[in-house]
Parts: sequence; C-alpha cells; structure tokens
Amino acid sequence: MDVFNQNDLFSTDEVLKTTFDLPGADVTLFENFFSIEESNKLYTSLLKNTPWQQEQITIHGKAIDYPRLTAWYGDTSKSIQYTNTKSNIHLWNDDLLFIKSRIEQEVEVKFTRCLLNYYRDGKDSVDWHQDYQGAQRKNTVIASVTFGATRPFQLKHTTRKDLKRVDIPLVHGSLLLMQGATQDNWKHKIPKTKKQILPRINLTFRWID
Ligand SMILES: O=C(O)CCC(=O)C(=O)O
Ligand SMILES: [Fe+2]
Repeated sequence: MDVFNQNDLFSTDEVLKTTFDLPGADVTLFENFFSIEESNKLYTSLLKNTPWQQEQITIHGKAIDYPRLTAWYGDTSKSIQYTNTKSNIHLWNDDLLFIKSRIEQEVEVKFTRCLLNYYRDGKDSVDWHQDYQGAQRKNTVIASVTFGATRPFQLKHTTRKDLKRVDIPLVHGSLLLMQGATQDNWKHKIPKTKKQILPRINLTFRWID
C-alpha cells in the first residue's frame, strides 16, 4: 500500500541536499534520503512494531502526558531517566539497524541511541528545546529521520533576537543532520497544527556514551 505518495509531477527519486546558512549551526537536509518504497515500508513497520510509551512530566505535583509517544533504542538495554518515566532502552531491531547503517554511510559517527517520536495528529508536538546536556552540546551530531506527514521543524537562535526563525519542512523519507555547535546555539520545536494531518514518526540518532 502506498501510505504516503508524492504525486507531484516533478517528484524525483534523486536525493536533494540543502545546506542551511545559519550562524553557529551546521544543518543539512537530505530529501528522498530513503526512497518512497523504503519510506512507506519503514513507516508502516515502525508504527506497528514499536513499543510506544506515554511519558509524563510533573508540573505543580500533577502528572501530565507529553503530547507524543516515544521509544528509546540503542546498543545497550539499560534503562534511562529521560523524563519522569523510567524508559527502557530496547535493543536495535532490523529496521533501525538498516536506517542507522544508511546514515552512517553519510556521516562518520557510530550512533549508540535513537529516540523515536510518534506524533499521532496535529495536537502532538515538541516544544522549544536543545538536544544533549551541558558540555556535550558544543560539538554533537544528531541525525533526524522522518516518515509520514510533513511537519515544520522550527529553529531559533538561543540568544540573538536579530536572527529570523527558520522553518524546515521535514518530508517523508528525509534526513536532517545537525552537527557542530547547532544544539548549543539554536533551539528547535515541532509546533502543533489545527490542520487535519496524518501521523508522523521521527527518529533522532544520537551518540551517548
Ligand atoms: O520530531 C522532530 O522532528 C524533532 C524531535 C526532537 O526534537 C527530539 O526528539 O529531541
Ligand atoms: Fe530535539
């Protein structure tokens, strides 16, 4: 079944690489990084086979659901405290190893973890944040892969108000690489939308010791 079809007259199977000229950031987008057939297959398989978890945050003593479902994968099965909830790290499965090895042909990093986010509809989102903690933010690689609905990935500089926000539509089968000091200098988010949209899965491959 064609879950997401690019019916565009000019659609192509070629990888389209765009580098963004942002001060203090190193951001590159690869559209069609995965072919439409690969992307449809991976979307369906990840949606069905991932043990999606509802994590919570406590605000004023009240537990509140995060507006998305998540799952952690990696090369170790120890548990981590990422939010309030203790998350188990699941061991890499075949889909994730396939995606990871394709990315590792593009960028010389051996990723150790992956966070999967499942945005069920337009009400699901992730608010402004930076990835990684402390000193590690100054030089990192995040490889972000999207399957499903296109959502805008927004970036804003942490201190410079003179710089415009950037809006990058992350399409089905795309790879976004954020390297160097991007996480230190820029925040990112996926805003909510009132539009009727299909689900979206995002995978962020990370290097954590
Ligand atoms: O869904 C996305 O594109 C971004 C997810 C994200 O920023 C994160 O999980 O840290
Ligand atoms: Fe993030």
